[in-house]
Amino acid sequence: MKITFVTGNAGKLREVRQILGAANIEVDSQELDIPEVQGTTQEVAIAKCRRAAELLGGPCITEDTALCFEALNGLPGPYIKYFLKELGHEGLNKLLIGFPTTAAWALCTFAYSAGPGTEPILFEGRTDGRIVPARGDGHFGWDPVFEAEDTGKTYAEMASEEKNKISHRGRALEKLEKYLKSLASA
Ligand SMILES: O=c1nc[nH]c2c1ncn2[C@H]1C[C@H](O)[C@@H](COP(=O)(O)OP(=O)(O)OP(=O)(O)O)O1
Ligand SMILES: [Mg+2]
Repeated sequence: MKITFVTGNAGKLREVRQILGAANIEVDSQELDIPEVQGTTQEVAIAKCRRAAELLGGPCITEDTALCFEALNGLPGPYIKYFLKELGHEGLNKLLIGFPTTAAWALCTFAYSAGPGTEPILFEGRTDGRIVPARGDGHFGWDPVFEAEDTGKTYAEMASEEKNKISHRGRALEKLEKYLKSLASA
């Protein structure tokens, strides 16, 4: 089967292809510029997917990634893209100076729309960890500053198979994959 993933992020697309490809789901990509609303991770994900399906005129998936700091009650959350762009890896670490914890979690929200006018369905995956000074040579977003719980490694220090197995994205895709397979066999 085949699904269209609407994203402007090459790193996401690479990982989604690795993971869904292994499940025999072919991933087409479309780069559309879709405004992202403010709100909870769910509200952001639903609004983006609804708009993507309208622009595309057919079924599609979209994905939103949030990086949530415990000390900041879950912020930057869905706004991490702008924090990363303006502050960099070092700035994300500095944000937490003076707080008692560097605990953080990565949250991935896939949304599936069956087409224009249908309500998107969400699939979430979460990985706990903490914010650390950058380690590893990953070129993908905040990978170097997120140390995944119990691994002692940042995402950037992991091989892609290792990251995909425990990542927020891998966990969300397990659920999406099951759903897509149930659609195909219905
Ligand atoms: O596994 C990841 N490891 C490290 N960094 C990551 C990861 N996944 C997303 N990221 C970054 C990309 C962007 O700076 C922000 C999410 O923002 P987000 O709006 O979801 O992504 P985006 O705008 O780049 O692509 P899209 O066109 O799919 O919305 O976190
Ligand atoms: Mg985006």
